[in-house]
Amino acid sequence: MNVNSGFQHQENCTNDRSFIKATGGGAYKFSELFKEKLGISLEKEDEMDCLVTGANFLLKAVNQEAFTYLNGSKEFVQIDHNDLYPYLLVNIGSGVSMIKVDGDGKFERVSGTSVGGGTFWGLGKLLTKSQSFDELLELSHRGDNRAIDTLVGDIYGGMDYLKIGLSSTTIASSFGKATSHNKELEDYKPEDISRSLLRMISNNIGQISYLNALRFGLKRIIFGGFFIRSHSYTMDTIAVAVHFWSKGEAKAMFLRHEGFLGALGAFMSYETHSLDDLVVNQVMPLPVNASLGTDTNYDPLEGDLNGTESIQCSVYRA
Ligand SMILES: Nc1ncnc2c1ncn2[C@@H]1O[C@H](COP(=O)(O)OP(=O)(O)O)[C@@H](O)[C@H]1O
Ligand SMILES: CC(C)(COP(=O)(O)O)[C@@H](O)C(=O)NCCC(=O)O
Repeated sequence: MNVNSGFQHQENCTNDRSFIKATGGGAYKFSELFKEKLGISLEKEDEMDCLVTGANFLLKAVNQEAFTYLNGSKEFVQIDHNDLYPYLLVNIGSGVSMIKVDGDGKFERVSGTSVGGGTFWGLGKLLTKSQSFDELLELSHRGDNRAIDTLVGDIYGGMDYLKIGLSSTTIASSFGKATSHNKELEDYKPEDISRSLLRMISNNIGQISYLNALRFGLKRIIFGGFFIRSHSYTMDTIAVAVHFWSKGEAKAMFLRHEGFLGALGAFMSYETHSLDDLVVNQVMPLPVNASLGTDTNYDPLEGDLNGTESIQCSVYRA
């Protein structure tokens, strides 16, 4: 359900009704249902507002919230609160929103793409018959996208095309090999399809994000949303795409609590919890494995995290 609710109920004594903050499309779509079944009124907060508020809060209040990820290695980014803005927030849910954030409550949604988490889950379900998102994701771990993607080497007889900076292993055409006349869907392994799909979508998001960062001269690109869920292969592909298209000038950053930015933002909108109150007075050193998720399979970060290391926050040299 697409209701990113805040965590608190407020009793309104005059008419004895409960209110709960909610954001996202579900706050509208399920408003009547909440009222009818639970007697709860949803107090709607704007989704983009909430995403930005949630991300800003995490970046300011949580120690070691953001990290870079490349070649399986995670490095925390020490962000100076006075040098946080501007940055590009890329939220990957069903679709993708790209938001230029200039401060608390100061932002512009500059771009987006409909090829997002819903595309991976939807197309993947049709093509692999996976019954759950986690099953589809798990398949991608074991797959080899080279069985389906056409690589530069497939086109150039095993050679690199170095003159334009393409190695033989670069994907020339996602799903290109599926054009083969003598093969049907059943001839491809579900794990290879899943891997190829994940790479295609993550690459595309990474590329569009980088182009938008370039468009506005933004030095940081921060990825959030429930699609990522700290899945190493997803992060790696996005990071590689940003690295590839920026020729190494930019690095993708990820958030440890990436899946609940909207809910956090809705929570922050309760008047009793001003962002400044929390941020200025309570910098919260959450344990590395802390998660806002309830999903039992949810592993906030796979692999080792070096909790003490930090690197420069400036990741893009314009
Ligand atoms: N367990 C899961 N079930 C369904 N989708 C999941 C799951 N884990 C991650 N996802 C991804 O999250 C996307 C939905 O993200 P979310 O932020 O909840 O979007 P929305 O705001 O549109 O509800 C799905 O399209 C899918 O790619
Ligand atoms: C409409 C949405 C903001 C809804 O957010 P979501 O529920 O997908 O997290 C999002 O799906 C989106 O930005 N879609 C991409 C639309 C576009 O710019 O092409």
